[in-house]
Amino acid sequence: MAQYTRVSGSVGLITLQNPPVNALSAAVRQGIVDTVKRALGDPKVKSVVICGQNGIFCGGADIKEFGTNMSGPPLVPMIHAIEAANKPVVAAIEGSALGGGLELALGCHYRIAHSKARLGLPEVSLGLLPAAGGTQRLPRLIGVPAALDLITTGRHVTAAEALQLGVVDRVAEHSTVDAAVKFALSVAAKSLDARRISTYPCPRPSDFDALFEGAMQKVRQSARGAIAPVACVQAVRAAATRPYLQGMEREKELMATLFTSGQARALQYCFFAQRAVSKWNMPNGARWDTSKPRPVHKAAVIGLGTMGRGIAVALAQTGMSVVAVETQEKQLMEAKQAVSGMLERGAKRRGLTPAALHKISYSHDIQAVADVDLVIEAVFEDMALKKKVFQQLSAVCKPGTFLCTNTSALDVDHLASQTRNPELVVGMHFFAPAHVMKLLEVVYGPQSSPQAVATAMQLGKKMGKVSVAVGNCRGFVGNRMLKPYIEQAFFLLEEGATPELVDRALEEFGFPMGVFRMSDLSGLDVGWRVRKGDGLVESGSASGQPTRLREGRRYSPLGDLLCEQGRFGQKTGRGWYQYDKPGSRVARSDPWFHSFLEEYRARHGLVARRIDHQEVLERCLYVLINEGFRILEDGIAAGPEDIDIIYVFGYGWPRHRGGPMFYAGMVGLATVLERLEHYRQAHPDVPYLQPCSLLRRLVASGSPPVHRWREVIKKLHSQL
Ligand SMILES: CCCCCCCCCCCCC[C@H](O)CC(=O)SCCNC(=O)CCNC(=O)[C@H](O)C(C)(C)COP(=O)(O)OP(=O)(O)OC[C@H]1O[C@@H](n2cnc3c(N)ncnc32)[C@H](O)[C@@H]1OP(=O)(O)O
Ligand SMILES: NC(=O)c1ccc[n+]([C@@H]2O[C@H](COP(=O)([O-])OP(=O)(O)OC[C@H]3O[C@@H](n4cnc5c(N)ncnc54)[C@H](O)[C@@H]3O)[C@@H](O)[C@H]2O)c1
Repeated sequence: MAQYTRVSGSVGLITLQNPPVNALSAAVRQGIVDTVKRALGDPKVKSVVICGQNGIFCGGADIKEFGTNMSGPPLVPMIHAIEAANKPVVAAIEGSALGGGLELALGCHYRIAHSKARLGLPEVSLGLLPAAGGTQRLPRLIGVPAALDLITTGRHVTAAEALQLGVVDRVAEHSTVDAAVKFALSVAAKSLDARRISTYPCPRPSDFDALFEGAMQKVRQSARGAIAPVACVQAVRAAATRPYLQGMEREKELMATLFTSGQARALQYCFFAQRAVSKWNMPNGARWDTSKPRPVHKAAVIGLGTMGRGIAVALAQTGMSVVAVETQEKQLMEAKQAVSGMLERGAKRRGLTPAALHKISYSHDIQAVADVDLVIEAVFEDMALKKKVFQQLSAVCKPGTFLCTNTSALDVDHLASQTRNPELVVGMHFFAPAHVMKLLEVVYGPQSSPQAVATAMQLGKKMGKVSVAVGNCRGFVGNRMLKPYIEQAFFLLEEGATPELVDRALEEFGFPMGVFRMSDLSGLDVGWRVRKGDGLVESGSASGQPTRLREGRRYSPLGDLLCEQGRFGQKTGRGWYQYDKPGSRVARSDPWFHSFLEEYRARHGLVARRIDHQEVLERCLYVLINEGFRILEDGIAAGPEDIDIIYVFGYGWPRHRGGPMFYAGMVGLATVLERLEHYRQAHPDVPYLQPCSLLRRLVASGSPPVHRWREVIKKLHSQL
């Protein structure tokens, strides 16, 4: 919808109306077509201003309409008609002008933006390209290098940067609409010949070939198999090499390929899934919209190791006061330096002074947290130690303080039971490095109050995290699913694969790192300690041959054997790979490991066979997905979106593949089921390969699309 009024006597004011972001739905497009016609046909109107309702210009095409029968006037001729108008049209940009919204503004003859506005062409992050003339007009307006940057990254720019680049003509400090109306009056009689961007020649940079080759190389390297960034470069190249109308044809052709690709579906699914997870609900009926968070003005972190330091930084960057407690003198000194460094670098990147530095106070003494609103414990992963810390916190903190743990896998309920007020306890599971990684799992137990969950979720948001509320179980969602994935990778080595082969398959799939490189990075000793705690580790050196079965289940002691040799990964310079020196990051194939693996296979009578990428992907990914279905069945995650967002933001799952559960739907649930059954037959001693009953049920009910799984899960739960 678009509202039309005449203001200041001769300015036709068109206001886009489609809350919350004035997306260009069919009705809005129709409204624009009708109101522009009316303004141009009204002899009293000498110029036109287009703005958006509620302080936002336009969030672009209506993504919800994609995939439906898209009716209504198409965007390209609509924008063309505005540009061709014989009366000046001014875009008054408040809030955001994104995607089709910015393309609409580029069709106007002038653009005035509020100083707080953000502009961009983020289509690439939805698996698309700006297909309403954006790839053809922007390079003509601001030049090829700047247009390539904005279109291939999808980044949003501030009004100040937009002015500097030449995207907008003016920046307004106060009412943008008033400024635009005033401006429209002043240009009413001016010629529009030089204001139609589509008529501009596209500036051809002198280093044309090198520029496009460089841009293509850059997107191919960073895209990890995503096709939209490549198409964006191709479309901008067309702007630089073809006349406008032919460029538009190329834009349309490339868009058609992207629009119907699975990648665009996956990325658009991620867009909505990311928003859906903020609308959390708990099995007891507590919900995001009925649970009020409590404000957190002062927070504490206990333990300033790897995680505590990053958490302290992320908390301080929100502007709140932080108390950081560490018992080891040396650790405390190192932490102070590390935290200051992180804050200084962060502020420098954003062109700010590190004000957050003064927000942190350090102490050896847990008594220092007496007056905080919320505590995040990040001491060693040791239940006895954490229990003691929670008992102390419960005694020291003022009444009502929320007590959170950053444990990776320990029982949050058990920790809650150590306190006087278990309803105030939740898990806040950050990912390393905690000030960088976007994911936060908020773990609730049966006793956690809705207010505690709401407060942790809100704090996560304030810290810039994508927070997902999940139930309590060993490893929560992310690490629980990782266990069978890593286990399969170990088994594949026993059967004939190498770390290089497994990692290549996973990296070609789109993970930034394969499982072995990742394991070397995070430290092999982490899993070793957990397996020791679970009583799974037998000393290999004593017998020379630790067994490969634990209580009837297949077990691979390969990781334990490496740890026994002090091979903990990057930090020791040796792991599944070798490194130039401890701490170095470049993984090189290790001949020692290859002969060790051959000897290991020989000792256990294992005959290596040829393993291809397909098998690596099927075994590692389908077993992880199967565990995802179990998590849904157990009610630990409320829906597939929660799992997918956890994997995309916390575990490097390629976003253009939508997350593991979405991917399962794309592959076909029946195929996933069939392959799991196949591998289960071949490996009857691997229980994780046993397809879970929710997967079977979904297949039996015709493999519904992912957005309908919740109904099946609900039915399943109601029958239990
Ligand atoms: C054979 C076939 C051939 C096919 C050829 C097809 C040709 C089709 C021609 C198309 C022409 C292309 C036009 C254009 O180039 C394409 C686009 O414009 S794509 C859209 C680009 N825009 C974006 O990516 C912006 C997305 N939105 C945001 O970034 C943010 O929402 C915001 C605008 C910055 C606001 O942020 P917040 O204030 O934080 O609010 P939320 O993010 O929580 O959003 C609130 C609410 O709004 C919903 N929403 C946001 N944007 C859109 C949108 N563009 N469409 C629909 N809905 C949108 C969002 O989902 C939230 O709702 P909720 O999910 O919570 O219900
Ligand atoms: N490292 C990761 O990648 C990662 C990721 C997510 C979660 N976690 C979890 O975060 C927690 C911390 O892990 P980490 O890797 O930061 O550990 P770490 O070993 O680097 O740091 C732990 C710190 O806690 C301190 N500490 C111990 N007892 C203390 C006490 N009573 N009071 C104050 N400080 C105390 C230690 O001196 C040490 O500095 C663990 O529960 C871990 O499972 C770790």
